[in-house]
Amino acid sequence: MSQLPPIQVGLLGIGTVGSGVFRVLQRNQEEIRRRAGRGIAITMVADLDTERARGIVGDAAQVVADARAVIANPDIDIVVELIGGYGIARQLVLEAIAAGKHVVTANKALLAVHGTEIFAAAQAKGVMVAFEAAVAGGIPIIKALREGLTANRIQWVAGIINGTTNFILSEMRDKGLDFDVVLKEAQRLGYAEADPTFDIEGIDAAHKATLMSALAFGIPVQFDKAYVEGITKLQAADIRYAEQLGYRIKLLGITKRVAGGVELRVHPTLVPAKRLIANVEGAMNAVVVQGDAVGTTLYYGKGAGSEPTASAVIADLVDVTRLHTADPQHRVPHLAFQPHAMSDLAIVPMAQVVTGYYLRLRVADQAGVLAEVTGILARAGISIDAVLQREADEVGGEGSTQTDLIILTHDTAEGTMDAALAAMQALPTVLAPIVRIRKEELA
Ligand SMILES: NC(=O)c1ccc[n+]([C@@H]2O[C@H](COP(=O)([O-])OP(=O)(O)OC[C@H]3O[C@@H](n4cnc5c(N)ncnc54)[C@H](O)[C@@H]3O)[C@@H](O)[C@H]2O)c1
Ligand SMILES: N[C@@H](CCO)C(=O)O
Ligand code: NA
Repeated sequence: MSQLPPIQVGLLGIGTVGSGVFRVLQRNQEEIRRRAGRGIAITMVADLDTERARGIVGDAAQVVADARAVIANPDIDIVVELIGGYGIARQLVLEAIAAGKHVVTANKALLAVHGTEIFAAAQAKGVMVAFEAAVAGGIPIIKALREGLTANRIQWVAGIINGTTNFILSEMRDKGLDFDVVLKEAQRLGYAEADPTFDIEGIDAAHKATLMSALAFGIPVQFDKAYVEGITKLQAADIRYAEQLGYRIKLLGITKRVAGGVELRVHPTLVPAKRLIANVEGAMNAVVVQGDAVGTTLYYGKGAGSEPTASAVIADLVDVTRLHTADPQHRVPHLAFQPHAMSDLAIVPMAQVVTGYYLRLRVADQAGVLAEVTGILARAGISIDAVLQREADEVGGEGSTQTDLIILTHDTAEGTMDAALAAMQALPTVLAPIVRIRKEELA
């Protein structure tokens, strides 16, 4: 074992994740030292709430309110950013890089939106920016995409990458709990983002999918091109009908190589109930990666929470410690592909995205309606996989004059489906906005 003194780390923000990092690093310090080749010591912590920070670190590290004091400390080699958001966090990360510090962050929002600027700055300065905790928390999915799967031409990546929404969908389905009640519980457990609309509107998942698209296909991070749809408009009836058809509804982040470029999208998705990923419950995350050589691989585990996320942050600290003295040219590239070898594959517009569909139409319970609807689909060249019609009584009570028509379609382009949906919506016998949920077989 080398006689190098511990590498010194400065922590910016010691909330849910930061406190986990501090705790796990203390608890497992000997094990971690044996792996890293030298000790890793948090010697300075910045948090606006210095009293709470001191309560966590005691005498083990210097606590300050001003994050810039950490960046200015010449003894610190690695800065860990665990504040969150793209405001002050962006400035601090860029300042840390400019000061020659390596950066470890869990901040997917920051990297998905400002990654191009941050990785270029790090490249120019010869420092590392590591972000395993930013996607699927404790699951080593960044490592898998960046290192474990480098032999492959990756075809697609699809994942449950937001614990809060998966927790909400699971609890609503299993316990019949209300959306708001479950969201509050996810916040209490420390899963939710500071602004939980990032979770429920699919934005957090889109940040993570954006990072995975860059790593899988060697393209720049392009969050602004992602299609984003959350779970707030999902209705309990659709979760139930999907089950009856052999599917589960999951909020998936999907990025896929297609003829015209790369798909990048987040939306509620029907997945066959028999797939492993369809059975991922609660706050758990899972990511499926399809590579041409390896086939399908699945990564499963805790995507949020204090210590699971800390596990990923500390793994990055070990990597950075090991590579700190290596020639920058021989380090693992930030986004898996060498910076001069990035691709300009375009993110394709949603109109060109091809998926199956689940449609639910609230219709008048009278003869000929089904024929009208299927006629529109047939004329658009959309082929039907399954049709389910609920009894009027089940939908509107005894004597109801309305019924639900549920249709599963085979693969069709979104633009074609949009036009057919508009035509169906215009029928006088269609009584409410049509529900449309995309479907992926993930085979
Ligand atoms: N909580 C999770 O499960 C989880 C999982 C993966 C990634 N993340 C990401 O990790 C980051 C941190 O999340 P968290 O849940 O620990 O947040 P948190 O709100 O619990 O902690 C943030 C901490 O930063 C401090 N802070 C705020 N502004 C500061 C400033 N200007 N200077 C110094 N300290 C400041 C706050 O006082 C707080 O202690 C975010 O980017 C989040 O998206 C969180
Ligand atoms: N809010 C995120 C935290 C982990 O990134 C989630 O619920 O998955
Ligand atoms: Na991870």
